[in-house]
Amino acid sequence: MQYHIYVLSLCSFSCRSVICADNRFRFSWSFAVAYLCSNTNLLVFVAEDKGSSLEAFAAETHDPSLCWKDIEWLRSITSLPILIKGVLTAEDAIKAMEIGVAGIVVSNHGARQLDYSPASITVLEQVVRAVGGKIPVLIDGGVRRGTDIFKALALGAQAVLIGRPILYGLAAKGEYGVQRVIEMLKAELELTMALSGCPTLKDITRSHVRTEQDRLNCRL
Ligand SMILES: Cc1cc2nc3c(=O)[nH]c(=O)nc-3n(C[C@H](O)[C@H](O)[C@H](O)COP(=O)(O)O)c2cc1C
Repeated sequence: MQYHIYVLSLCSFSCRSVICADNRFRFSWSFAVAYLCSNTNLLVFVAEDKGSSLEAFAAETHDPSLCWKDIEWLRSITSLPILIKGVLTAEDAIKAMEIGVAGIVVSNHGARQLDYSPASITVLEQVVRAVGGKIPVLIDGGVRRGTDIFKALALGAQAVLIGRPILYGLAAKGEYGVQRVIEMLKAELELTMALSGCPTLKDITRSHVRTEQDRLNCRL
């Protein structure tokens, strides 16, 4: 039996049991299907459905007064570990640690929010260095092959998260497609490890990869 962690988006409508149990948006299952088909459908539906509190919730989610203190509050109401996602700088990583998060996810949210934000792999190392092994650092964004996972681990990530490849597998072949994507990535990682002389994950070290910065340093 293999276990995989599914990270549900705050605005996700895909997990029926969770949504139905909570149903803060007060929508029917067909509404959820409409969302999965197209964003435009969602907007049309919201405009028509006076009963939905989606807009209010979205406004709350993007509250400009949100700040680090809110993470402290979140910590005060739960004993669950809190991981903060979207960290791209050493400064934010240090702040997150000071506030007491259990882990960091280096991410630019799939490069969908802000043009010219750095690719997460390019800032991973500075975040790892700032964290200094005190809490786990995970990464997502652009992981498409086993070699990408290998690079992330070599640069100090504890694990990677996968976004769109899973969705593509799901769209192509449903549950089997998702399973295949995970199997393929795992097989590619194992092959990369074998060809790099790494029998275990612990054997993957910083010296196995060369970054742009390394190349520049060579020229100095
Ligand atoms: C359709 C879609 C919706 C997303 N919604 C959110 C979101 O609500 N919150 C969030 O933090 N990230 C969101 N993301 C970003 C993912 O959580 C994740 O960071 C990203 O997809 C990982 O990169 P990858 O798709 O290249 O693997 C979304 C990504 C996609 C493709």
